[in-house]
Amino acid sequence: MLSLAVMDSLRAAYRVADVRAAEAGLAATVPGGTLMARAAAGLARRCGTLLGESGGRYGARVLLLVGVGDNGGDALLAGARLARQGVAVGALPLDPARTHAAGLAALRAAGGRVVDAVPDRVDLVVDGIVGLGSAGGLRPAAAAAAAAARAARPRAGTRPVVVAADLPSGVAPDTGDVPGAAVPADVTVAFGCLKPGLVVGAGARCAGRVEVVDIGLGPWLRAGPALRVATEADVARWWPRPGRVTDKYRRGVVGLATGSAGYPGAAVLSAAGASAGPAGMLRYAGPARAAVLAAHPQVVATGAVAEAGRVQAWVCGCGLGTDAAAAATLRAVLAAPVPAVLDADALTLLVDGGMADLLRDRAAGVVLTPHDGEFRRLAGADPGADRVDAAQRLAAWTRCVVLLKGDRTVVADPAGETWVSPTGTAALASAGTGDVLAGLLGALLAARVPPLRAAVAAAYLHGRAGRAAAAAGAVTAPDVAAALRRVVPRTGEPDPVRD
Ligand SMILES: NC(=O)C1=CN([C@@H]2O[C@H](COP(=O)(O)OP(=O)(O)OC[C@H]3O[C@@H](n4cnc5c(N)ncnc54)[C@H](OP(=O)(O)O)[C@@H]3O)[C@@H](O)[C@H]2O)[C@@H](O)CC1
Ligand SMILES: Nc1ncnc2c1ncn2[C@@H]1O[C@H](COP(=O)(O)OP(=O)(O)O)[C@@H](O)[C@H]1O
Repeated sequence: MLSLAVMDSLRAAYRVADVRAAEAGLAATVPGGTLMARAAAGLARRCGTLLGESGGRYGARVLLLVGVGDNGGDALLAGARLARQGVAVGALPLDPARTHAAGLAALRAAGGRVVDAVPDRVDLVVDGIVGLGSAGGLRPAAAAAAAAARAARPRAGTRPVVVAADLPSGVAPDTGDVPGAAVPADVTVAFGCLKPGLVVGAGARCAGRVEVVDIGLGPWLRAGPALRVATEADVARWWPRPGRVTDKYRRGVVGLATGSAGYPGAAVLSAAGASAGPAGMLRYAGPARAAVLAAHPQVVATGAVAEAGRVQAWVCGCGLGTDAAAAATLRAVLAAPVPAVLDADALTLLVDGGMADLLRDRAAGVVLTPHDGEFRRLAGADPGADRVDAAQRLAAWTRCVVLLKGDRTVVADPAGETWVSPTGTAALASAGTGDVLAGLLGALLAARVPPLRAAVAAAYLHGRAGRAAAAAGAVTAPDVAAALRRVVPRTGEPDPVRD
């Protein structure tokens, strides 16, 4: 079993059509039934461990919720393995006449039973209702069976543990959309690779802990992944490490064109986020300089972008306002030949101020950081159910990197390379945390991290910081900034005494 936490090469998510093509290629090279057997073995292994952790396999009661396709077949074959290990396994077929025949025969031969209702006592539920073949919301009969199974009495705890085969039923595999009822899982055992629905949107919340079983699909996944899941190792690899001989300018100077007389806090928060990053120096340009200097005396502050001096990246928009002065600030930032983060009011100004076209001709990289409302303003429509596609389309159209904020923040570049951060937490849904994110992102750009990587790393660390801050109590944006300083990768400077 390859846990999502440790397995780097299986951190890419593939769409259904690509998974099915890979499966067809691999299936032609191995005896019939091999892939299902591998999938079922991985599923049974994981269920066995979970039962081991909650009172042991002997006497444990497992209920299989069995749909009409191969997903149900996987559940039945896994159930057969568990039955052979002394587990009492019952299978509830949702449409008995259309149940996977070989799976059913294997279960019966191993001593498993077919039941026509959810038993009173269930310790573990295997959700084999529907996987890759999912279309639309979970059907009412399936939803009712799943609800009854979740309400059964376990020997330990308050409800049975739920393990999804490949995907939680009710989740759209390609998008993570949950258009109706779904079966929330504690653990999802994904076969062969991740699917986008396990790592983005509402689907990610339904999937619980996701683990991938290697069934040999890897070499056959010839199309590029739909998206990649960022890891701690990615962020550590991308994080700049200053050489022994460096100075503040070589580490990079970040410019902050943020805040206004009305919203000085946004400038302070963007400076706090930038201070946690790898840049060597911060320059602030705008009307909130007194507030910025009071909180961050290390910042060099001026009143306007033109007076700020040289920087290697700009952050523009947080609390900037949308008046004529703000528009002039954005225009100055866009005219600078360095990468830029455009957030909040800068995004509104791009549309209302007719500046969106300037993005496409800009040579230096730009990262746009919209939440859903800002996305709607930029794209003319909501992101909708497919957040990956939404981010990719906006990135292609604007020729910018797009960081689409949310529970699982999605980052796409104009060429279509797409990542998701798995670290999101509702604790971040608090005013001003976006300003902290923009500042950190700007510092990474100033330190010459390429825009896509900078955006992925910033989103990842921002989520980690939100979680760390939440562990200590209620979370405000300054708490996220403070936690950020603790979760960023250490620079790995050798100890001069020992080395
Ligand atoms: N590809 C691979 O690499 C490997 C795949 N493997 C396994 O195969 C699985 C895919 O199997 P699959 O293709 O038979 O489809 P599957 O998900 O069982 O759905 C079947 C039927 O469910 C129904 N249904 C649809 N939507 C529904 C809804 N909302 N609510 C309720 N019911 C709904 C619909 O039937 P209908 O009633 O419309 O005729 C549909 O045809 C995959 O997830 C993995 O487990 C592994 O064993 C080996 C490697
Ligand atoms: N429900 C949620 N779960 C996880 N993260 C969230 C949620 N809501 C918002 N966030 C995160 O919180 C941050 C809020 O940013 P933003 O909306 O720009 O706030 P502000 O403008 O107040 O600074 C984003 O990074 C976003 O991804």
